[in-house]
Amino acid sequence: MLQMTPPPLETAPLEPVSMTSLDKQAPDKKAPDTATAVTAKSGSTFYWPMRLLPASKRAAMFAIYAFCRCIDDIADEPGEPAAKRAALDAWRRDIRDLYIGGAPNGPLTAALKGAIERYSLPRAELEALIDGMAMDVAGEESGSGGMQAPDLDTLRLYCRRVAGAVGMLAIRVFDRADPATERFALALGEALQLTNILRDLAEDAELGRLYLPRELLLAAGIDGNDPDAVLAHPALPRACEALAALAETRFAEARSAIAGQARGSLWAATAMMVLYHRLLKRLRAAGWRDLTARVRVGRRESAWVAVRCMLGIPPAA
Ligand SMILES: CC(C)=CCC/C(C)=C/CC/C(C)=C/COP(=O)(O)OP(=O)(O)O
Repeated sequence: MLQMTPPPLETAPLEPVSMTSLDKQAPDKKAPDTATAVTAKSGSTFYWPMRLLPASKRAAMFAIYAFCRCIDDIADEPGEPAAKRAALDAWRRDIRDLYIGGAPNGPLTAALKGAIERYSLPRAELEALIDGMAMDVAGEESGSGGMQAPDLDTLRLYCRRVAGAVGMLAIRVFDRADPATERFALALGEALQLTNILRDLAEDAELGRLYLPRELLLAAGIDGNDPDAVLAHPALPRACEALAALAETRFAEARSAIAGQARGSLWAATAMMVLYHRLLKRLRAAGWRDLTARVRVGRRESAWVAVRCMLGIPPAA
């Protein structure tokens, strides 16, 4: 087996970035561009697979990622639901304008425009992302925190929008949009989002959210949708295991959709798959008892997995 040392992590200090005013910042030639700064500052598990891509693909993925962060923050940060919906609608207008030839209104929309034009990104997928974030806002006026024990179909729709759409955009950046790669992108998007949901149960409960689907809760003997009550229920591990099993199924579907065909820049998607599959395995091993325990994939590990995948020697999940 080839032995390698993980690459040094990027340590250059980055200026804090205000997520709500991204597109109002004046350009600064010395600072990293906005999409790069947002992505680097995020500490994302997926930073290194994106960072190691060739420059134009990296720029496109950073633009997509920064857009996701921006609309996600609109849904997550404190604020009135009506104001959040208005902010998401403003993004809908910005996206529409980019597709009908309008000028970008700031650095992030400029980065998105570059990615859209270079990789023919479908407008419907960018709009699907906004629709997905809006699902986190809907219902807040009635005192609920948006998603609370949705039915399985609603959860899958949510995953399709907030993660499947990223996959459908990413495969175009990776120059692969054939049906098998689309199946891969959708299965992987769902696998990643379900894993993310299982890791962030406690954090989401603080926002009044509970993404565990009603059917799996009921099958485990949990009847209710109050996040704190459900997370304290003794049968919670059964529901989590059932959702983890569903995530495993999606990982397996993703792997088989591109078996032997992970050519070109699709290595970056393979790295994302390995990283989050490792995370899922660690969550299952931890056993869903202490939801505040930090189960994660570190940045060094993320860089190492990304380098291995880039070199065509992906490590085991
Ligand atoms: C073909 C292809 C590339 C498919 C995958 C699509 C994809 C990357 C979907 C994103 C799903 C997800 C859980 C994002 C969380 O990112 P985060 O940065 O918040 O994650 P973190 O909290 O673990 O850092």
